[in-house]
Amino acid sequence: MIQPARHLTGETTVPGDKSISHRAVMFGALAEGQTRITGFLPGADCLSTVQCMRQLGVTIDQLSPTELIVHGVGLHGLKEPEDVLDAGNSGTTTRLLLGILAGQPFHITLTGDASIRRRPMGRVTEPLREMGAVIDGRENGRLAPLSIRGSRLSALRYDSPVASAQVKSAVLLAGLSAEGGSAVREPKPSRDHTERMLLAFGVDVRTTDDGYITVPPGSTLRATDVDVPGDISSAAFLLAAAAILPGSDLIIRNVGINPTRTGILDALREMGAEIDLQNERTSGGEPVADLRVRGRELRGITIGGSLIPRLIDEIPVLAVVATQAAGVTEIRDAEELKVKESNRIATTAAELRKFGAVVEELLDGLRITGRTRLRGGAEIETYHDHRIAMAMSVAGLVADGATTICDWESVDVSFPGFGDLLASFDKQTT
Ligand SMILES: O=C(O)C1=C[C@@H](OP(=O)(O)O)[C@@H](O)[C@H](O)C1
Ligand SMILES: C=C(OP(=O)(O)O)C(=O)O
Repeated sequence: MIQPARHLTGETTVPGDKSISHRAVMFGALAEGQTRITGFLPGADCLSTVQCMRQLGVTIDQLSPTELIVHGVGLHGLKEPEDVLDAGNSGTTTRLLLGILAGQPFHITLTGDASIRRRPMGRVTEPLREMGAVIDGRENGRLAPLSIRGSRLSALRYDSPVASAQVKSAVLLAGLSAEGGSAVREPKPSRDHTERMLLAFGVDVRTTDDGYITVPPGSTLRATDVDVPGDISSAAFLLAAAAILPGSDLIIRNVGINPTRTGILDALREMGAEIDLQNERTSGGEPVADLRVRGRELRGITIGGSLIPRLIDEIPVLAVVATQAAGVTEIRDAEELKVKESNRIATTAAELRKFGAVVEELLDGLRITGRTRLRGGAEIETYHDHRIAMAMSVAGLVADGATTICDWESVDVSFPGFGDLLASFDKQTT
């Protein structure tokens, strides 16, 4: 149950970055030596990655919820698992593992929950098959469960039709064990954590003048410690809440501000929110800062193009902010939302309408007309999608009565403790 709040004040932190946590475990496993991970996100998705890597023969000591030691086995040290690998709800686990396993000399079957079994895997299995991977699965390898009989891979120069870090990463990771150098180019830049972290592990990743990201074959990953910054995608819910609650003044410490991820800061600022970066620094090849956000009058904006991959996971909560901005907000070029944990164009629109918001579904996005006073009493369906659960909780903070969120547990996928954090703000503000 979410109660309305007056404003958010004070200081907080958010859990570790999900994308970086997954990669730290996977790359640590493939490295020579021990990788110590601090600031790890103990969310369900990253724990699925830990479980899969353990089944592949990697020893991972969990010293605390956020601190792990990964005992690397090297690029050729993984073992055939005794059972099916289960990626749970995690697209990142599924697609990056496919890239890693395509060139391993054994058989695996990989599956996930009902959402994962609906999400498109052909975008990864097709380029991997071009490299020589032997993959089968439902609908001819387009849907999980998928099985891979690892094989010798040849190099690929791949022009991805989608701006997807998961596709890019899968090809680059397969490229590590291919014969010859592989390269990937994407239509718009997606998050580059794989490139940055491979470099930190000693792999000579480069970007060519014509935009291909390349990895040399036969590279050795050398273990290195990874301190995971806070996840800007999780911070986004707090930034959005503070932006729409006038009088808010909130500092979120230690948040990753990799430029491929900061689209939400650009969009909120363009809407009129005041966001300052403090203590900017670099940690493990990733830029980090403290974010200070203050609530202000907001106006509608139009977004699309290359901004979209830079805020793709933040669009549901951006739509909530748009209900509190004067005028029309239009989000275009965001078809990718349809293939996330839920169809986020449809689910965001359906749930926001329960608050009385004025939302139109577009083929490639959403049109929201504000400013609307949101109604209390909504009973929110989350479709087992963590981002929908949290975005609608933010809407609940500005509604004029209590909001019920069904299937609250889904928030544990990326932001364990979100409910307690919101409740702690409520106490400060009433
Ligand atoms: O590589 C990653 O860590 C991710 C990439 C994005 O997905 P796509 O690659 O499908 O765009 C994003 O939505 C997801 O939350 C995490
Ligand atoms: C889309 C997401 O993650 P994944 O693709 O890893 O399931 C997300 O966290 O919003």
